[in-house]
Amino acid sequence: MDVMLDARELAKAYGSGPGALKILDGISFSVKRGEFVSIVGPSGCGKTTLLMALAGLLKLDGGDVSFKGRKLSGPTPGISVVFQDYSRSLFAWKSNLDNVVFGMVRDKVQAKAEKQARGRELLAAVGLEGFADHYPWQLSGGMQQRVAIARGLASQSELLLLDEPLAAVDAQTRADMQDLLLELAERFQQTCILVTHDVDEAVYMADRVVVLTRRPTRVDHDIVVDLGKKRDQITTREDARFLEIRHDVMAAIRRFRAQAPIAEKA
Ligand SMILES: Nc1ncnc2c1ncn2[C@@H]1O[C@H](COP(=O)(O)OP(=O)(O)OP(=O)(O)O)[C@@H](O)[C@H]1O
Repeated sequence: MDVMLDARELAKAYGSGPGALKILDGISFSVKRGEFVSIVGPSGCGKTTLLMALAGLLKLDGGDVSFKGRKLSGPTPGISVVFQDYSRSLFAWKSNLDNVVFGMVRDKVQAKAEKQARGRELLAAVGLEGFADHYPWQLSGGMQQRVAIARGLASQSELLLLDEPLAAVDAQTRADMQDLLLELAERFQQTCILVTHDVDEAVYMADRVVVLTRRPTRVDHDIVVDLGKKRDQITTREDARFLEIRHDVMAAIRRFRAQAPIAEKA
């Protein structure tokens, strides 16, 4: 597998001078084509900041992100982001289909009818076949997030960055959405990076889990989830190896929580 994304020594502080808040402190890891990588870490350590840096949406103070061997200098159509807050990321005045079609930024030359046909296909893929002409506000939270995921896939980006995409949905919907995301990642051969607070979800979804330290954050562990590609909500979660990996990730995060609170300033 070739390397799709390579982060080297990423550094970022918010603000400057003595009041600066140091967030990223030399983050390095890489993601291969076809991999599903979860990123976890203590609350507020800088996961979203890191994801924005990987998307080319944040100016770094140091280090480089390379996407397919090229240094990233801003957003690229090859990388798309699905945000946690779907209610704000979807356009209330556009139908679900138009929201999905909006994701096809790269395909400016594609005819409208073709885009709409693909949009309908993607809505069907996320189980919303009959809701193309409805508006996001007519759907439940979980359904709205599925529209946002369909839009993320619509751009046909090779790398999908997911920032806590399931945080706001109920537990049963969350499990269904995890399986849907895994199925879509496989079907569309999508390389994915998922930021999540949920250690079980991180392990269940991923080929690898990157555990971050507290802020200013670095990579603490990079753990291979050697459970095979096929996952099952019942048997995978009962697998001894799953429990072992979950234990290691949880122990690492709890270790940071047990330490004294860090100063807000760098
Ligand atoms: N634009 C900004 N300007 C100043 N400080 C910021 C900015 N964005 C985030 N921060 C601060 O940087 C720190 C890291 O935030 P970030 O959202 O990246 O962490 P996180 O790990 O995703 O958080 P959470 O666990 O709450 O989801 C927090 O203390 C946050 O308040």
